[in-house]
Parts: sequence; C-alpha cells; structure tokens
Amino acid sequence: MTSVHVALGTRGYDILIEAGALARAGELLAPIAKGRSMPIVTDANLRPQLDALAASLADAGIASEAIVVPPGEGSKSWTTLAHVTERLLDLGLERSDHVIALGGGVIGDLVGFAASIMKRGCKFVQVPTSLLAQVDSSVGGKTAINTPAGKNLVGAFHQPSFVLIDPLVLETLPPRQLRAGYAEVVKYGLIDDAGFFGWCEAHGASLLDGDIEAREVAIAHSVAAKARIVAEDERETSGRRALLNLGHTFGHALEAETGFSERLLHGEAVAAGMALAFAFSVEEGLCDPADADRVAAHLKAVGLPHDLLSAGVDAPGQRLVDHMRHDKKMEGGTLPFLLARGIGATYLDRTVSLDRVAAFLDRQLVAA
Ligand SMILES: NC(=O)c1ccc[n+]([C@@H]2O[C@H](COP(=O)([O-])OP(=O)(O)OC[C@H]3O[C@@H](n4cnc5c(N)ncnc54)[C@H](O)[C@@H]3O)[C@@H](O)[C@H]2O)c1
Ligand SMILES: O=C(O)C(=O)C[C@@H](O)[C@H](O)[C@H](O)COP(=O)(O)O
Ligand SMILES: [Zn+2]
Repeated sequence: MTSVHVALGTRGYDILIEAGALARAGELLAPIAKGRSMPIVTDANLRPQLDALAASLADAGIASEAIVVPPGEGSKSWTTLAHVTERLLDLGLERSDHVIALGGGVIGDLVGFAASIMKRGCKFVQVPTSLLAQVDSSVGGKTAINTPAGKNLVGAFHQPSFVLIDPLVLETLPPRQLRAGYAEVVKYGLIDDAGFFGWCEAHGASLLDGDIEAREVAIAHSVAAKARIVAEDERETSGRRALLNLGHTFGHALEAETGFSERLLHGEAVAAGMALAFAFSVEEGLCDPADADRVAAHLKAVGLPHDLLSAGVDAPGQRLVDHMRHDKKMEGGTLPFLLARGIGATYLDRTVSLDRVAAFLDRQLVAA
C-alpha cells in the first residue's frame, strides 16, 4: 500500500494505491460520505467493477445509485454532461455530497467537470480503472469535455477529495488500452527524470505483460511526480505544469484529425506526439538525435505509435497546425511548445513558429 498527498492546502487530498482497494472502498470512503448517499458515474464496460464498488459501499452502510454512460471519448460531450448533471439533480445531490467517478480518463474528466458545476461545485472521488487514469488523469483536477473545435476546450480545474487506485482492476483492461496508458508513464521519464525513462526501457514490456509489481512501481512513481508538479503550479500558470503537456500539442492535433475516435486513442496520440516533439527538437538543433532515436525506439518496441505514419495520420502539416491553434497554452497569438534538450530535459519554448512546425510535419511524411 502506498499513499501520496497532493499538497494543495485546503484543496489537498490523498491518493491511495493498494491492490484490492476496490473491495475496501466502503470502509475507505465512509469518513467522507458522512452517512450520505454516493452516486457512482461509470461506463457500460465497467459492470463488474461497479458491482464490486456498490457492494463494498453497501457493506459500509453507504447507499449508491449508478449512472452509466456509453464508453469512449464521445462521452466527453455536452449531451452526456447534460444527462449526468440532470440525473444527479434527480437524485437530490447536495453541494457537500460526493459523486464517484469510476472509470478511465473519460469518466474522470466528465464527472470532474459535472462536479465542478453541480450547485456551483460539489465534491467528487476518483476511482480510476484504466492505466492512463491511474497514472495521470485521476490526479490534478483538470476536468473537461471536448467540442467540435477541439480537445478539452470546455472545462474547469476542480480537485477530487480522494483518489482510490486498485492496480488489480487493470487485469480486465484490454491490451491496447493498457499500452495507450503506458505512454503517459513514459512521459514522466521524458519530462525531467531520465533515470525513470531507463526504468521504463527495462520494465515497460513486463509491465504490459501483466507484471503487477512493475505496475505498482509505475503507478506510485507517476502519481508522486504528478502530485509534486500540480502542487507547484495547480492552474498551469507558471509553466511548470505545462511540462505534463509534453507531446500533447501534436497529440491533440492528431486526435482532432482522427475525429476523437477509436482510430487513435489519447495515449497513442501522446506517444506519437512525444516522438514528434523530440524529432522537432532535433531539427531545431536543441537535442542529440540519439536521444530522439531512443524515445522512438522504446515507443515502437512496446507497440505504440512513434511517428505520423504509425499514428495513421498523413494530413498536411498546415492542417495539423490549424488544430493546434485551439491549444489552451496559446498566448497572444503564439503557442509555447514543449521541446527537449534531451531525455529528462524538456522545457517550454516560446519562440517556436507554427510555420516551422507545419514544414517539419510535411518533411516527416516525405521522409517516411
Ligand atoms: N485530466 C487529466 O489530467 C487527463 C490526463 C490524461 C488523459 N486525460 C483524458 O483521459 C481520456 C483517456 O482516458 P482513458 O485512456 O482511460 O480512456 P477511457 O476512459 O475511454 O477508457 C478506456 C477504455 O477502457 C475501458 N476500461 C477502463 N477501465 C477498464 C477496466 N479496468 N477493465 C475493462 N475495461 C476498462 C473503458 O470502458 C474504455 O472503453 C482522454 O479523454 C484524455 O483527454 C485527462
Ligand atoms: O494534468 C495535466 O496538466 C496534463 O497536461 C495531463 C495530460 O496528460 C492530459 O491529457 C490533460 O488533460 C491535457 O490537458 P490540456 O490542458 O492540454 O487539455
Ligand atoms: Zn494526456
């Protein structure tokens, strides 16, 4: 069992990582439920986890109603948000009540946003069930839905009250989803921790193969890294938290280009985006080509996209750059970019021209 605290003063909270924690959820959540019912929002793929959670809550005397939405990125939408908030109102949710987000990053982002606007802000608990959600999205309070204009464009910062991570629930996660989540694990190494990237090279394959110890190490390391960064820069104002966006400017453009669909999952887009950020850094004369090759080689070795073609995208650079203009880091018409001086040495560069990015992307396709 590992516990990590996100040090945000009155908005601070604990993240518990424990094999089998789902079965103890009732006992763990009873102190914050304070005798009130806890609605659970989940998706239709998570019936067994929903039953286990509801049974554990019932054992602890906590009532729960389930709100089940369709699985997939399409549920980060106005339609599903309206459905969830209306159901919560029907259930008589009070502002001091907690809603439980049981699922992957889609459920966490959707429910967190719903909680941020319910009665001007009710409480919520994250029970992440995908690797991506366990290592990244359940921590830090970024919540959002997508719009036709782009990814996560309507949302709020709203921190959960508690994050309950049971690594055993990953046993039912489809391998492709597991791999996609692993991309965000690799991200922590690339950002500022070359030693952890080395750990990923050594243990990534066995983690994906089912090594529970490797999973627990990766989850604990990732959430501790994210908790530190979020505590330093909760609302992404100083530039520190922007590091967590490594690969995402390219990645979100690839997701928009593929219609936020199963064609390219978020983690897959981020994997390709990180490799592109390193390749672009090489072209800009910032990064040793050997480092960029090492990044692409590891992503390729574990079966993740590592360039435009392996991400299934052959769009003109200018079209991808047009998607990037919606990036939330955009400031006064310029887009700060996460670039790399090497593995574990990324930084926010405010001098990148989007025309150079478009030309770089076109060259990537010609070279392939
Ligand atoms: N808020 C943040 O900080 C943050 C960080 C990273 C990603 N995100 C967002 O997270 C989303 C991606 O999250 P995701 O990759 O978890 O996708 P997801 O929520 O769609 O889950 C992936 C799929 O796996 C299924 N699933 C989840 N857990 C399962 C389990 N234990 N067993 C069987 N099936 C299971 C889901 O039903 C879904 O079909 C994106 O929208 C991304 O933008 C947010
Ligand atoms: O927590 C953060 O900060 C991140 O950037 C984590 C990312 O993995 C995540 O995908 C996030 O939702 C992207 O944020 P956005 O601000 O680019 O929408
Ligand atoms: Zn992400």
